[in-house]
Amino acid sequence: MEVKKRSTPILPWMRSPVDVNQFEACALNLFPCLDPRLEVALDKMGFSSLFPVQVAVWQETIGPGAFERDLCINSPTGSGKTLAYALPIVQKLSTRSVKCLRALVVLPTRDLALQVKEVFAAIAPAVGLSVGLAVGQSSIADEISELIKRPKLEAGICYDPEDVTCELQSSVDILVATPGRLMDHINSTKGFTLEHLCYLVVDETDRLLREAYQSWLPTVLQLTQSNEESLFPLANSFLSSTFGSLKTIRRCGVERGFKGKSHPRLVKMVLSATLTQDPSKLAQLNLHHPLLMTTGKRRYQLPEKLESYKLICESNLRPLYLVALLQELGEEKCIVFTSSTESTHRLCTLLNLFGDLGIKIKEYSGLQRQSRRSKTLKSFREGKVQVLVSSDAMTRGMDVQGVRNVINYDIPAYIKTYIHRAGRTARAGQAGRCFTLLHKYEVKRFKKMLQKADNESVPHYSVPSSSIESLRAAYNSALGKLKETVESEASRKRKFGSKFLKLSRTKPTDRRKG
Ligand SMILES: Nc1ncnc2c1ncn2[C@@H]1O[C@H](COP(=O)(O)OP(=O)(O)OP(=O)(O)O)[C@@H](O)[C@H]1O
Repeated sequence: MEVKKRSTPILPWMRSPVDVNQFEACALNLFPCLDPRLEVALDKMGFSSLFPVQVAVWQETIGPGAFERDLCINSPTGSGKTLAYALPIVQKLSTRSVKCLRALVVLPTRDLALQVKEVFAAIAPAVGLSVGLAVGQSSIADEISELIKRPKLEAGICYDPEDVTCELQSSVDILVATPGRLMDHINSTKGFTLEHLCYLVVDETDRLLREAYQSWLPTVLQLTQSNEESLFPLANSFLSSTFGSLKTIRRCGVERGFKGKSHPRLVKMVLSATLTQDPSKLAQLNLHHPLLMTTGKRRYQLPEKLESYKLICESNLRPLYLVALLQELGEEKCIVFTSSTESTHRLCTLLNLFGDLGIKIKEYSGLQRQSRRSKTLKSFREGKVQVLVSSDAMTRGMDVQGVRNVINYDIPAYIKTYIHRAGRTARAGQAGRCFTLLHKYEVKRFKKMLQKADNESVPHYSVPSSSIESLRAAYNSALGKLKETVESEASRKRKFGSKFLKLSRTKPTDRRKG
């Protein structure tokens, strides 16, 4: 007997969303209430108008909505969600003269955080605001010196660092962070406080809510509410048992630095192209009178100018079809997605053993060190690399100009994954194509999955059989070389592993010293 899956009930406030499709792009010079300094900054970024989601969010923040409700923004990949929250936050903060941390943006990965920081850094300085980054890209000491201002030492006076805590000040107004590094600063950085926080942005919300990441969310919510309105008694006891005594307890009522004004409510903005509707997940955010902003009637929406294709082939011939397709696409920037870090490595190695394809192909995956990944991403952005073979590390949020094609080498398991992968192309109103390689037995599942995004008729894409035949010899030779490469990598790993093991067994003290 078939067991029917129970659908999750939709929260009442989600039933009457604001439809972003009702808004039109607006020319920069006609944009209402925009600070002229920000207009200049946007112009310098090469933006002449603001996208519909940016206009819609502006309406709810700087416009008549006046930031009175927390916003849940569900809008397609590449529609400009980053600027949609960055612009109103920066404009709103520009009227304050006291420097303290007032906006926190949390993202799930370092590369995404770096990208978002760049957007803030392009507009915030125009109105005298500074932006910090807490992602673990540099040492914690370097990060602290960027984020916290120490008092000027007077000649001849020696300060005990324990005594100057109250003199420490934030150097930044806006902080872009990943959860891990954020927690490090909350737990250990003297002078780091969230007590003045006015805006909390949770970008890629569904991904961030999926994992606890050291309970960053209950911690931030706890630290940003006044002592009197302790809505989370359980969280309180959890926090004190987990972290011991936290140093940054938000005060209620009159705030230091705000000249007797009571502290404003913490405004939350949560965003994704595939925003969760799960009430228990959304409850974690403790949203205030939330407003859903979404695009169209469908829950999932693909970018308007995205063309999807399916390419059917035998499983064992997939590399051949992939190479034939890549050759057809020529030098167009392209991301090839696989289902795991291991197959990313294997596929990229195989492609590079194919002989000279005239295309520079690199790997980008969670198996690699961050520095290596950043270097590869830079080359890809600069066009020195045309094809990235990637695990799902690249799936969400990454914005690389000029990516014309996405190829699903492995069929994604969920529609959400398809949406985020495909969304690396066809961004900012540009055209793009997403090809999915399928075995004939996978066609039905693929069709069913895409129906969830209203994309039922995905046309076939075929590569000429002559191209496949002409690649066969090179393929067989590459397969042989792949075997050798994999074996030599494995033996290198074993050697390195046993050496490391020996070292760790015989010289524990030396290692500690080193
Ligand atoms: N008003 C604008 N005019 C021109 N380009 C813009 C504008 N706003 C944003 N963009 C560009 O659009 C691209 C996509 O923006 P962004 O990364 O914010 O999309 P997103 O909606 O967050 O996508 P994702 O869901 O994949 O994270 C970026 O390259 C950005 O520079």
